[in-house]
Amino acid sequence: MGSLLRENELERDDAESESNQPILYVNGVRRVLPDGLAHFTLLEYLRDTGLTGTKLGCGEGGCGACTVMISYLDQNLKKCVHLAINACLAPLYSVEGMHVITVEGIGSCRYGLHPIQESLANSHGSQCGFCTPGFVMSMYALLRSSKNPPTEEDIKENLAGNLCRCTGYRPIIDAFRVFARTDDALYTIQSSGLSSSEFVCPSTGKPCSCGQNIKDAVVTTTISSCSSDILKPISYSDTDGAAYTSKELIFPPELLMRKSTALYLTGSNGLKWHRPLSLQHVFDIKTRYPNAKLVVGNTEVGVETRLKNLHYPVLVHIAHVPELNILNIKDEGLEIGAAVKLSELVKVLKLVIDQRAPFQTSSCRAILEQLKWFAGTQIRNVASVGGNICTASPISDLNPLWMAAGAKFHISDCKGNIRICAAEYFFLDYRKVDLASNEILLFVLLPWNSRYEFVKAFKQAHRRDDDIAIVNAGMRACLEKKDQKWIVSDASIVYGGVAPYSISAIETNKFLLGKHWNKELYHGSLEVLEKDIILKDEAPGGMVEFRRSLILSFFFKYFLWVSHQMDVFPGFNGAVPASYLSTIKSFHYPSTIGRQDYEIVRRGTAVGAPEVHLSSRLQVSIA
Ligand SMILES: NC(=O)c1ccc[n+]([C@@H]2O[C@H](COP(=O)([O-])OP(=O)(O)OC[C@H]3O[C@@H](n4cnc5c(N)ncnc54)[C@H](O)[C@@H]3O)[C@@H](O)[C@H]2O)c1
Ligand code: HPA
Repeated sequence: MGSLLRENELERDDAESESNQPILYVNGVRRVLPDGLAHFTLLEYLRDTGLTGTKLGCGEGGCGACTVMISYLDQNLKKCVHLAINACLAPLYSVEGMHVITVEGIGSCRYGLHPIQESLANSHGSQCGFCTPGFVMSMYALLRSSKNPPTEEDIKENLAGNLCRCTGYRPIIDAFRVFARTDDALYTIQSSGLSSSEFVCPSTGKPCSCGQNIKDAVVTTTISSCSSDILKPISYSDTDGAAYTSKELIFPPELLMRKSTALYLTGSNGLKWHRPLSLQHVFDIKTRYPNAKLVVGNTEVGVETRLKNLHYPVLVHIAHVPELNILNIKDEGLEIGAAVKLSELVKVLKLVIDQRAPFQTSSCRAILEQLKWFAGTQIRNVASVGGNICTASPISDLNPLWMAAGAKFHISDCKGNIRICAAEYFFLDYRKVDLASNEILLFVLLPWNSRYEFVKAFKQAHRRDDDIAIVNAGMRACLEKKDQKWIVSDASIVYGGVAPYSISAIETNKFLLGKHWNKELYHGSLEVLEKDIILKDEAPGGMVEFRRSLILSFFFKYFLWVSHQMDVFPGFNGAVPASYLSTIKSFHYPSTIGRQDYEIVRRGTAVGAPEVHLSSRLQVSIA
């Protein structure tokens, strides 16, 4: 039987909480969490209790086979949130007081499949079945957390953290497309903006002759492929996505009523797990255990302990500390609490971008763009702003941007003394930051931009989605008009993936100051940059020639992008030739449609025919 243990010295909550036991709901069933399992991940717990639909794949949040949905009452938003997470990295006690839904909880062969499962099975969307529950649960969490049907792009973006190595993505996307708000306009002649003689091929997204013989007949009908003789819906799933209803497992009323309490639990090897609910409590624990490890999403600490054999005897889960979850819109900028999750950051960035003058949010837009390519949804749903900063990974996607954008880190010691460190000076060496053992990061202040200030992010990885950068960068330049010329009044060019930590191109920044923004500036900057950021031939990470060229080509793109932004202002003479514009376009996934044509030559009853295989219904539900 589990119990909520307390250390006498740290006791602070009222007597009411004493009666609380640590609990968890799994698929609608209440479970008491025993003490002694602080070393357990949620995945280990689920599988030990017989829920083996959730799989262990990579064990580091990269493949999505372990995806489950958690629901909890967000104290800030005062509403219930539903999030897909990687159970392989989630410490068991991090989901105390939450509802966990696994693939077994949404439908079964015996009692009926969920429409997501039904659609995936019918679309030939599973082969070996290993990754299948993860895909199902990512899609399920998306639908449960969307007020309106998601777009196809939302669906694809949402699946970035799920890998499939045998079925292929086409049937999976076909299966899920039925739940999307599809853009019929893309496939119609009238609304394409092209003349009626031009037809947009749904396969390539370009004008094409494949629609010639249907263009008179089709106005709003969707077509399936270049083979214009067949008019079919795009999806090959017969499941009616519109019939998706809200007959779902409800959020347990007990969890709505329950008051969250601080936790102290233990695990094997002397492990202590603390869940403080106030900043003062965090300071108390840190004072008592100066080497205590703070944890939010555990997406770095989890990898260190599980795959690199590091042992942290005292873990302090600070995800629910209100003071570390602030999101304040201030006159000088946006204050972002260190424990704010990246998916929350996305929401607030979208909000301020909508609300404020566009020039003020150049940094916000750059961070938002970079977050799109930062890991998968499951990681972004738990990984925190502070966790990413303090990990100080050499390929951190955000640290070059905080530095370039002039962010200020607010840091507190355990006595409550606060100091401010500019992001630019925070990163000292490989995974070493300017933070004493009695200090923690409280929040980040991201300043608004001034009128002619331009911030942009860059990232090159092996694949766009869910991959670590080979080289990334954050760049900012501020221009002002002097004597009819646009002159650089401030600049910050920062790179990741080129040194043991994110570094500023200090000489390039100096060179840019006071220069006229024109081609000479560009050529001069490249010469300085080449000597400023030096990658030795034997630099760790390899691909040295490629990385060197990325350093320069990112600056090339930045130069063109700023020039293009400036083109609307009077007196700017550096218009970017139209043929260069593709260089600076943001990437968006095109709407893709796949089609497979089979020659059906039946041999016997099933061979040769595209029958749904017999295991598919089991694979999508595992029950
Ligand atoms: N596993 C993956 O697939 C993946 C992908 C992208 C990013 N990441 C990791 O995501 C992490 C983001 O956050 P997370 O919440 O999961 O990290 P986390 O909980 O694993 O903590 C990471 C580090 O940050 C420290 N830390 C966290 N908050 C702090 C604070 N307020 N003050 C001082 N130190 C603090 C922790 O002690 C720890 O050393 C990044 O560190 C990044 O490396 C992982
Ligand atoms: N982005 C992606 N993957 C990572 C990061 C990051 O910033 N840090 C550690 N792994």
